[in-house]
Amino acid sequence: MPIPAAPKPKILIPEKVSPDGLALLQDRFEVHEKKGLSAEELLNIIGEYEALIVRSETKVTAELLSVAKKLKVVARAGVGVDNVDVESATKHGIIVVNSPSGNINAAAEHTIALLMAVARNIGDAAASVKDGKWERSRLTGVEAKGKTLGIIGLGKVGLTVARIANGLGMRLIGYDPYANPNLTSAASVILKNSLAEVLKEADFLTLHTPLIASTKGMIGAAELATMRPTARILNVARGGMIDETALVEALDAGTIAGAGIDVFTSEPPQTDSTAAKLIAHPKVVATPHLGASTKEAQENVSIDVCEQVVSILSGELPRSAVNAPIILPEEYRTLQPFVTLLEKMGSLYTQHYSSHLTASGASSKSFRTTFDITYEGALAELKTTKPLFAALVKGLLTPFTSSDGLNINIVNATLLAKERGILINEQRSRENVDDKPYSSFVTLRARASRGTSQARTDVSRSSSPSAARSLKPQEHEDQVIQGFVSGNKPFISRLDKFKGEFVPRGTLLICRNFDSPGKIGLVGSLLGKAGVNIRFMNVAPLHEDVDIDEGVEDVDSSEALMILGVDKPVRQETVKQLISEEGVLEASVVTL
Ligand SMILES: NC(=O)C1=CN([C@@H]2O[C@H](COP(=O)(O)OP(=O)(O)OC[C@H]3O[C@@H](n4cnc5c(N)ncnc54)[C@H](O)[C@@H]3O)[C@@H](O)[C@H]2O)C=CC1
Ligand SMILES: O=C(O)C(=O)COP(=O)(O)O
Repeated sequence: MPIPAAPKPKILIPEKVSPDGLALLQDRFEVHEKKGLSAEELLNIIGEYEALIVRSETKVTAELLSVAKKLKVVARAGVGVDNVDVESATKHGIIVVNSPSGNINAAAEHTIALLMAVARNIGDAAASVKDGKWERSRLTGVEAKGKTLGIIGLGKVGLTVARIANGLGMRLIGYDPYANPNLTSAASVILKNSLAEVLKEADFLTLHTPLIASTKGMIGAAELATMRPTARILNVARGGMIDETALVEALDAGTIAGAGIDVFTSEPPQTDSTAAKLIAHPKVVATPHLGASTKEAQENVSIDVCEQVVSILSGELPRSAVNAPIILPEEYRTLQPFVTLLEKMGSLYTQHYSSHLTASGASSKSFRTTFDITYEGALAELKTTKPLFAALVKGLLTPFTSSDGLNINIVNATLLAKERGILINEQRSRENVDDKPYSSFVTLRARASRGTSQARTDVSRSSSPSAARSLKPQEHEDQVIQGFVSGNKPFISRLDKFKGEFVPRGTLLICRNFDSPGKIGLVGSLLGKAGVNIRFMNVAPLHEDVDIDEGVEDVDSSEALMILGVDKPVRQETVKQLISEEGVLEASVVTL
């Protein structure tokens, strides 16, 4: 009978997002574009979806996220994430990504469009001439050239505005406590020490900060009162940063000459609200949040976030996560295969040490919670190892938690490890690895805690006298997994006391045995009877460091580890049968 195809993960898009990015999703995912959903309708259906792609209209609240049990990613097809409860997403392990630069040019050009429209009364003039009037002297404007433009927030949009305005011959001043002085001076902006200094000099004032606690209401009645009566204000950032009531009053009183506003405290504004009064004001040119609404910007942001959704749903790192460690693109390329390696090492550790059966037939419980992770070679030079750390935690915890559906990812892994009492010390070794066949490698060492009760079980039924010797409780020994990356592919190079290279992928049967003739045939025939095909096999001898490093005196030098890649899960009875065979000491099945 043909095996039914696994259902495709579902993606919900409740707003208009450009089809250019969506084309990347259609084949692999079930994409539902549902515009105009009410908050309640969204709450009712969000539980089915693994990804949610929004713009600025959808409110991604704590309540919504708490019922979004399958959700892995909220993708904001734009810059501002003030409509997403990022803190709540982090708690739930949901990654929030955005497109940090896809629409900045559009936003900057729109700012300049509003600046010109306000300077030359374009809105008023267009309405007047359509109305059949010809009011040339009433509609006389001012020039931008030679005027002072005050820019609050010198990030991506603010600096782009500066560059264009410089071309218009404007004098540029700005305030941003975190501005990069090299970038601002390259854009000809004179940095001021306070908002107040900018306000009193500006002929045009433009805001380009995010809406956060410190910028909410930053331009109120008091600030407007310090500005020139001929000054004009532009806001293409976020409503809420300007007190709308105070602005209407200043325009009415003639203490501010005009305003170009694209964003409002509530969108769309309620009839009779202050925002509606602002829109209707004759000295205001208003647009309905059009800053990012160009064909080009919408293509950019759509492709940007859809690519990231594909990455996340495929278990890879996104480029621009808002609530995860920030990685530079070149670091990202270096880190990605190691992220996979670390996750595999963690998962191998948990599955191998928590599930292996010993020759006594009992499942041993030697899983530990204190680890040292050592990065050697080029990896030791990395600026950040945060994604590697998080990937290890994910690998360690996922085998324990996947059944209850807990979503572990780079966002919440650290917190979850702490909650579960897992302690990981990160170390960098600067030792020369020139003699090694690879430039970086990683060692995971679960430290032995003396006096622990988590000993491996004795052999009571082992038929070999030396088995009893080698299966003495090993709580005094460290458990070690070592790995490296070659050709972008992760490899394990050491497991416990044994060295042997294998690819940590698929289902593996790991079997410790005496290195005596016939073992390979024995395992092969048992698996064959169980209908399991062997894909590859690797025999790992004892690692050369064992005696020296770990003070292991009792190991039988004829022990070896067999690692078999198999085509399907091996049943527990088969594993039990295997360890009851003479000379087979221990076996575990892991799926990586
Ligand atoms: N209307 C629209 O359609 C669009 C609006 N936007 C909005 O534009 C804003 C800016 O976006 P980007 O330039 O990409 O962000 P960005 O993060 O590159 O720059 C923001 C800058 O504001 C500065 N800042 C923060 N607090 C400040 C304060 N209290 N005083 C002065 N400066 C402060 C930061 O240091 C940073 O340099 C965001 O709010 C974004 O949502 C962006 C694109 C389109
Ligand atoms: O990117 C931003 O911050 C914007 O404000 C753009 O909003 P929009 O995607 O056009 O609803």
